[in-house]
Amino acid sequence: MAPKVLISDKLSDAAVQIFKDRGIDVDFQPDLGKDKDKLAAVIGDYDGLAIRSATKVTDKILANATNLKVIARAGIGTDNIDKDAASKKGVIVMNTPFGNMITTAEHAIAMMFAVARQIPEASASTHAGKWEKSKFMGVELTGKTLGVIGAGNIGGIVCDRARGLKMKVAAYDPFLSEEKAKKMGVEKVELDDLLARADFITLHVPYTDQTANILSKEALAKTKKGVRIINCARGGLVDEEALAEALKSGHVAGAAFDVFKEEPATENPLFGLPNVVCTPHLGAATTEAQENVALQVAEQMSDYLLTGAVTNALNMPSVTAEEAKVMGPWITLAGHLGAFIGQMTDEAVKAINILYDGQVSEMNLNALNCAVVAGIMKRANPDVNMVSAPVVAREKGIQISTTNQGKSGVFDGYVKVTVVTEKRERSIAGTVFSDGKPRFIQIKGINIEAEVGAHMLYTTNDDVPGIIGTLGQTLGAHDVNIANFTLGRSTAKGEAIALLYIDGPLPEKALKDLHDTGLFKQVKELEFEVG
Ligand SMILES: NC(=O)c1ccc[n+]([C@@H]2O[C@H](COP(=O)([O-])OP(=O)(O)OC[C@H]3O[C@@H](n4cnc5c(N)ncnc54)[C@H](O)[C@@H]3O)[C@@H](O)[C@H]2O)c1
Ligand SMILES: O=C(O)[C@H](O)COP(=O)(O)O
Repeated sequence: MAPKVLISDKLSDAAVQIFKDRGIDVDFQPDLGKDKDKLAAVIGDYDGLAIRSATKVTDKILANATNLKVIARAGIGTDNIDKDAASKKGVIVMNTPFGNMITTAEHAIAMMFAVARQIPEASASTHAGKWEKSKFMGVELTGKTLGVIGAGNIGGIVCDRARGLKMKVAAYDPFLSEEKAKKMGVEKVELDDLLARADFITLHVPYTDQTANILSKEALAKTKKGVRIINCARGGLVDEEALAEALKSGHVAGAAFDVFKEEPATENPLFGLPNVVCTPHLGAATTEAQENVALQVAEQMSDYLLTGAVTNALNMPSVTAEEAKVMGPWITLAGHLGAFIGQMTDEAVKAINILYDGQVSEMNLNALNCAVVAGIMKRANPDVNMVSAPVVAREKGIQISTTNQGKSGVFDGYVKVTVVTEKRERSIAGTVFSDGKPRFIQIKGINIEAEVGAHMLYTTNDDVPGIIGTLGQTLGAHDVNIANFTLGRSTAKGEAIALLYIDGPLPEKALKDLHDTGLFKQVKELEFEVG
């Protein structure tokens, strides 16, 4: 059945066409996102949800999203998505980090000009036939200092355009290196320095715990008298009440805001104040940007739903379509290795160590790690997948470490997983043969070569005669057919293992009969998700 996608915000028609062309069922309901009850009622039908900023994807919506695999934001900010809840549920969250960056940077520059020359008020006055030529005295931008808070994709473009306007640019961004700042032709400064020196301040940071209220009452008090402040990033970065006071007192000469603490904003402390320019979250509102983000979202979602390729995800490592093809069998193997150990382990896991050898060590290890961890966690929580597994592991305090090494043995590459618990360490290794099928190649240091089946039986015993006969006879007596029988032993330890691929589940009585022979140290039925 074709995957089903819901578009619950206003998105260019181009997205709808792409979904159709790629064979995806698409429901375009651009106003649904504003009605959270209706959205919650229908979300269970969909594999994908495409949104902008109007749809709020809360934990309540996610609780009903029983089939949802991907949420894609046609734009940059994902603060309208409960990403923790999505990750825990195993839903990938994607955005389109580059599609509207130029457009938004241009809006910030336009807002800076508008507030420097009071263009909106002058325009309204002229429309009213007042011709107030002496009322609207402005300031030049040339030679002025622009303080940029957040010099990422949009902030970086703003810096570039401001330099073109012959402004001096000072940037505050703890994650900006001196080298990059030099290349951009901007001065990297501390926040207090920026506040003290800037004639214009523009914000381009995401809304996080660290950036919330970054221009607080105290920070505003440190700004230069006559400063003008532009916010085209996110509401809540600036204390709107304190800014309104600073505007009224004349300390701040003007403000240009595209984003507000409460949106849609129908009331705000800044509304109605002189020399405050406001737009209704129009930063990304150009035909070019909307076309870009719509196309990207539809392609990214279709790729993921149809091929497993992951692009621009915030809670999952990227995997290209090519990688998805090459890595597919290795991801399956990684899941099986995890599932084997997960089913063998009854006590709390403390650490997971994963060794990548040979060809596989050059692949996208993040994605493989997620598959191993998901395989292990599934035993305790069947809903865990590659997206949610690392979150669940982190919550449980499980340490995950990886080692990669060049080809060291007879296989072109292999993966070995070791799980450490309070009581013991357990390990299993596997590889992918040239037929694209995963094989288990080592269990607790004992070499074997076992195909993976949906139903398997694992036994350990002293290395003595009679085991194969007992296994064959007991399973035969319970009408269980053996598809594949693999043995291995450690002569040093006098220990042997058997891994049997059987045609169906093992009756409880068969397990009991095997136990009752007294020949086996361990008898464990295992299940694997095989395609
Ligand atoms: N108004 C609009 O319509 C509109 C459109 C697009 C994007 N946005 C918003 O613009 C903002 C920036 O987007 P972007 O694409 O440039 O993001 P980005 O991730 O490329 O850049 C953000 C920058 O902020 C920096 N940063 C993070 N924490 C910081 C902190 N505590 N102090 C200082 N700097 C910090 C990061 O190092 C990064 O360089 C986002 O909030 C986004 O949602 C708004
Ligand atoms: O983060 C973004 O991309 C902007 O805030 C744009 O939001 P919008 O797509 O809802 O206009």
